[in-house]
Amino acid sequence: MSAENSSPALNVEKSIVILLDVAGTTTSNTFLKDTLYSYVTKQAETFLKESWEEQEVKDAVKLIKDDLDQEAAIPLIKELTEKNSDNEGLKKVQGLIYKKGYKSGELKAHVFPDVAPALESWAKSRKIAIYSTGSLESQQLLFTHTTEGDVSAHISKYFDQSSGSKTESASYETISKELEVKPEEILFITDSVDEAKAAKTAGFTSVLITRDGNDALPEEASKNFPVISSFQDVVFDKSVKRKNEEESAPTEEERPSKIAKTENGVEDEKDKEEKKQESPVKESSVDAKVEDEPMEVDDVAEKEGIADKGDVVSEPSAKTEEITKTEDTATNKATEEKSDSSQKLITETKTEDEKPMETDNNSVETTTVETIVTELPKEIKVTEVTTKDTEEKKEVKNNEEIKKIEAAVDEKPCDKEELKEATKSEMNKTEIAVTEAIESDKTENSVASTTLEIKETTVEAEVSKKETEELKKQAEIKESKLEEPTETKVEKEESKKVDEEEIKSTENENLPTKVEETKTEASKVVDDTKKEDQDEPKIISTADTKTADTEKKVEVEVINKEELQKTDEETKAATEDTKMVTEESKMVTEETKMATEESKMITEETKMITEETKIATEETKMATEETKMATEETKMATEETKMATEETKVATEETKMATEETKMATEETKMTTEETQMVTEEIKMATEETKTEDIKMVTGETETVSGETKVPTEETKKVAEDTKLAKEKTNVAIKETNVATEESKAVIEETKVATEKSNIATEKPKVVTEESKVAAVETKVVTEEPKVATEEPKVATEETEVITEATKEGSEETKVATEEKKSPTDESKPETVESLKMETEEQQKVKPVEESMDAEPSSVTDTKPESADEQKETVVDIVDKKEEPKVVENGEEIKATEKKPEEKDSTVVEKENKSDLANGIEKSNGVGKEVTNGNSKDEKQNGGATESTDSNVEDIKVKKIEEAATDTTPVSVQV
Ligand SMILES: CSCCC(=O)C(=O)COP(=O)(O)O
Repeated sequence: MSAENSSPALNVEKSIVILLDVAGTTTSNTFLKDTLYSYVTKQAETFLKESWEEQEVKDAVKLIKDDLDQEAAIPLIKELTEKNSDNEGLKKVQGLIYKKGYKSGELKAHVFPDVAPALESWAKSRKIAIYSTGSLESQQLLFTHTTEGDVSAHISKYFDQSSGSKTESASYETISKELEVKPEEILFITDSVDEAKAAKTAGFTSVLITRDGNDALPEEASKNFPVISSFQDVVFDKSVKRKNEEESAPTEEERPSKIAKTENGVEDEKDKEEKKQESPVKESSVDAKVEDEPMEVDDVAEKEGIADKGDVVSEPSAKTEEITKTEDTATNKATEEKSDSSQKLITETKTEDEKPMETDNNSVETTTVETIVTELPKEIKVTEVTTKDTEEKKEVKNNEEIKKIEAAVDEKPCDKEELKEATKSEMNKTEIAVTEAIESDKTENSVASTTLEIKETTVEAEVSKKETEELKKQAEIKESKLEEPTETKVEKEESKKVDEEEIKSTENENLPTKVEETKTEASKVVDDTKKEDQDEPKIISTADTKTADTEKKVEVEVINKEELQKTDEETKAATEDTKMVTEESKMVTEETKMATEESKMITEETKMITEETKIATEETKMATEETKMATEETKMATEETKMATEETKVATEETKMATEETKMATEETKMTTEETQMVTEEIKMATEETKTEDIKMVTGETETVSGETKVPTEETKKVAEDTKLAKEKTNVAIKETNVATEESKAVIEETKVATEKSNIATEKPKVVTEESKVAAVETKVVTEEPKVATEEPKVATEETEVITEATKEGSEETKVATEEKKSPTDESKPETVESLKMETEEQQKVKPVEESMDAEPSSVTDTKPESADEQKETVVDIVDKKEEPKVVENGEEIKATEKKPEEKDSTVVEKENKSDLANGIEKSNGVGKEVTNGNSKDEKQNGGATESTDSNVEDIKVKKIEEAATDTTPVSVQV
């Protein structure tokens, strides 16, 4: 061993297990990257498309990522492979893809040149195990298909990431426990410093290796770990090998050759090598130290796996898989569910698995049996001790037989060693045949275990048969020695040999496959022996006629016969044993079947539960999402409700303002109307009070009364002027009224718009409320499952409902308020119209001027100036000042706006008077228009259109006043 400079010394002697990393240790990284991974990227698509429905593929893909569909899986697998990901699922998929490549010969795994020889050498005294991120299947495939041949025979166990991460010390502790070997007795060789550290932390002896193509190791690495560059650097001192092994057990090279010679006479090295590879366990040595610290190695399971060159073996999950396969080859796709019963089954099967290996060794020599018995779990020990007893019994029996024969046939003593060898060889041959049959039948561990039990008994039967044959042979040899010439003897021997070989080969073909056949064979042996026994006396009777030598022969024959009888009995007993064992085996098989069925059911149930859990999880996720969405919707609805409430508020404010404006406009209109009325009234009064003469004067008419010509005075003219002005003022007032009416209209429009807005604003919350309600219902339904999540949306929903209700109420109130506000606005116009109508009606009540003249209203009476001049003055004052209409009350001027309610009455009276006057004027005017009727007609024609009617009424009124003021036509006065 050569460690690099300044590296710690490498002491490997205490190591009984060598644990090896793969990439960068046994195999080049370049091979992995350029060949394996590249193969995966090329084959991924085809492979996944072809094998997507296979359970192991599904399981592996699922392990990469849950719910991965084919389209997504293909690029992901490629990508992860290119990234050299250690994803466990990926490694499993890769393993499945490699399988195809290795099987077809497309792939051949690289191992560094020193690997195969080192493995072979180490395996003689140590156990070798592999620990890689690659899946168990990948590992097995790799070591089975290397450029150096199949080196998997030297490897006892494989570990993958199911034992944990390679950079975590806990994983190494797990491996140590799995191997049942102390950590300090495990040597770990790797190229990774992190892995070396983790293993060292767990107590392993870690060794770093440098390889071509690897990254250089960090400098401090060599200070902490021994560094090697080849497996040749690790050499074990042979002296640590177990004494027993050195003393009695044949070496690796010796044993198979001996078997070969015994069995076939000639067996080439190739066959020998094949056998070695097929049954590596049989050949692996067990170190003395292993006795102290039992090491559990799943040898048979591995052997089966190796035989199948693709089945994953070793980890509990893989074992479960194996068991499932065993019991149901039709549905032999494994499950990795780790149920309790599966675990139990694993233990049972494992126990059974371990037996054959040890039994094989036991059959080779008793000392080995003892050693192994100490290593085995209790349950196995019972079986093993029984086996050992049987073996010892057989040995003793053999020796006795041999001694007896030796004594009887002193000319040619039986070769004890040869007999032993023959027995051994027979058993080995049977075992190989059984193993082959197991492999060919694709029977798995548990069946193998039961079959191996059968095998044991078969071997016993075989031994018995062999003994019988041997004895027979001895007797024949002796007989022929005595009777026949050498030539005949040789011929007979040869012919017998040929026969035996034929039988053997037939037996070897048939033995392992059927228990019943084994039984038959055993019975056949007994029958044959009996037959021969019956034949024997014939020979003896022939001998009777011969010489004294013949008598001696007869004695020998008798002895032989007795011996043969004994053997016969033993054979019978063995056959009985065989039967019993067969029955037991059947029962065990049945039990195993049942257990497997249970395991299957549990697995199915577990799967279903897992599926259900998944679905439930998905549902919960969806429900949570829906709840979230509903909550969001509720939030939004609440926001919208808030906004709508705000809008409603604004609309309400606007409505209020509009209403206020309308009110004001109405007030203005009223006032203007009243002013107009007052002015009109005043004019009327003034006109009334003006004498006909005065009117004439006012109109500037000259008249000759009683021969006296009267010319209108300046004063009269002025009155006329003033009247004109009053008329204009009235016009202005009317225009103002019109403007006010227009404004009122506009306000009404605004109010309408505001009302519309308000309506819309009221509708919006309603819609939102509906939405909220729907959302709330959805939320309720959706949130049934996640109860906790339901509480919030419920509260939110209820709040929303409350808010919505409040909003509704608010909206209703707003509506009502809007309606309320609307009505005065609408009424403002009718009010004006009504008043005007009233006026019109009043106007229609045509009263004779005389009557109206006679009737002097009290108010008018009160305000009536005492003289015509005073009256005129009053009118002039009003017109001149062009101010707010004034009412003169008891000589005091009061602003129209300041008028008291009682004053209104007087105004009304004045109005009536004015109407009377106007009517009187019109009536008296023969050429005057039918104003009243016309007005009435207009109203009808307009369909009651208030605005036009209003203005018409006003116009008519103004015209009347104008006419009254300006018309100097005597006609009017004459009336
Ligand atoms: C062992 S077969 C495939 C190898 C593989 O995929 C891998 O990643 C090996 O890495 P490690 O260093 O963990 O053996």
